[in-house]
Amino acid sequence: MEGKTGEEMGKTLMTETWLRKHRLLYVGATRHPFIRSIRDGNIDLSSFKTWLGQDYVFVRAFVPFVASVLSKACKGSDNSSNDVEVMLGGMAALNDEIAWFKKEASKWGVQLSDIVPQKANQNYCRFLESLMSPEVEYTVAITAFWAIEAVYQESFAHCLEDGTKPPPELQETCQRWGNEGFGQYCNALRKIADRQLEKASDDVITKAEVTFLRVLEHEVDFWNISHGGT
Ligand SMILES: Cc1ncc(CN)c(N)n1
Repeated sequence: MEGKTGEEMGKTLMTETWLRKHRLLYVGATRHPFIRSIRDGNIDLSSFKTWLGQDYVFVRAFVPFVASVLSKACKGSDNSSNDVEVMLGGMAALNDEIAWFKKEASKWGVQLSDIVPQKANQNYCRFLESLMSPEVEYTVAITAFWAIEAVYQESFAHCLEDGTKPPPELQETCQRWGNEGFGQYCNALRKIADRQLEKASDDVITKAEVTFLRVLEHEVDFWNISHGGT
């Protein structure tokens, strides 16, 4: 068994344990009424435009957060070169994502320079900032990173399943996060998080679990902005 990872030994990994334990909240974040309305084709397009503008603001705040996780990975010892490569791929994807938001905003007549971040968005961005502190362990930061990307991946992949009917003009949005490549990227982040969690102290594991839950709550609040929220 020496040198084998928990996964290779058939052990239940920490993210799996949490996904089971916090199933209701996870489903709340990945099957939100906003996502259901895209999936069922009855989305109000003004909600979509609100989401587009708000998410652009979020993604801009997400970039320095990802850079901070990357910097923590660079300081790590074992396996960190693989982690850095995974995250560099993520950075490249974010570069495309920002270009996509600009293109999409001009298509929908959304003026990105005029967007005022809503309360839930401000709170989420502040939470990201708090995770950028050097005091936040790499394990906690990578757990948050994985959860943030995984919620989008699972939400939009849900809109592409058989029998769904997202509006044709939103197909590209669903593909952006629901595609298989993005799914593989999320799995790579999840593997890193599980590897880190396997060797973490109980204290760090608890902090990472609380952070995972906060991400899910922020994601629900974020969807609420565009779908009946405050
Ligand atoms: C709120 C939110 N969460 C996650 C993602 C995926 N990068 C996003 N664009 N926006």
